[in-house]
Amino acid sequence: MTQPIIEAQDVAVDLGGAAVLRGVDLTVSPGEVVAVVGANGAGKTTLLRCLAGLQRAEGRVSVLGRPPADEPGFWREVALVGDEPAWYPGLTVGEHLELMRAVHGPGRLEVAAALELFELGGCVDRSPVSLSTGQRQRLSLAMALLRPSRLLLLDEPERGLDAAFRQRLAGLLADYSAAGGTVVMVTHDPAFAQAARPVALEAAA
Ligand SMILES: Nc1ncnc2c1ncn2[C@@H]1O[C@H](COP(=O)(O)OP(=O)(O)OP(=O)(O)O)[C@@H](O)[C@H]1O
Repeated sequence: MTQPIIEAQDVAVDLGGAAVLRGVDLTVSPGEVVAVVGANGAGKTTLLRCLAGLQRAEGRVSVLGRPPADEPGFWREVALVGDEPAWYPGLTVGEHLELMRAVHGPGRLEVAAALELFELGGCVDRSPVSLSTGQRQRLSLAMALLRPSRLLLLDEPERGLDAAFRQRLAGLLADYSAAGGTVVMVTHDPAFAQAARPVALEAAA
């Protein structure tokens, strides 16, 4: 039997003195695309942060066969698009992509292909902070998909994207999974959830 990429059992998290996650179980096999769905405040982002090793949790969490940890070896295999991307001051859009390529080595896409696919060619020499919300989201996604990874963790990847680009992204995620990659995303977009295996999360309290 194939080893799961993610195994979470009886996960519990308290934040600010309140129960945010209780008794959460999640098993994800290699190549799956999973959409974590649920109401605002249900704890979806918190669960994603647990899987990324950014939030301590009670219970058992195993990602790629080990407890997730915010350390370089983990991030070599896991690409995260969260809700607060950090831009490098003084670097252009193109240089952000070049940096990913230089640090992580050749991945699924070359820089020129990523610029075209994510429709960022017109802003290659601009600073990310000068971009629109949707353009910045496309850059975040391009940086994540450019580099090699086995697991993509996405927090509301649809944020700011127009309908046409959402559709393209759904195709890119399907391609990533067809090539053996695994995707876990938090989403409020019914189309993304439908195209994935939906996992519903309910508020703990
Ligand atoms: N740092 C924090 N301190 C205290 N409470 C927090 C903290 N971060 C999140 N929470 C609370 O934890 C709960 C779950 O938050 P979380 O962001 O995981 O929900 P979500 O399901 O992703 O919501 P949304 O759909 O609105 O993005 C919320 O009630 C939130 O107020």
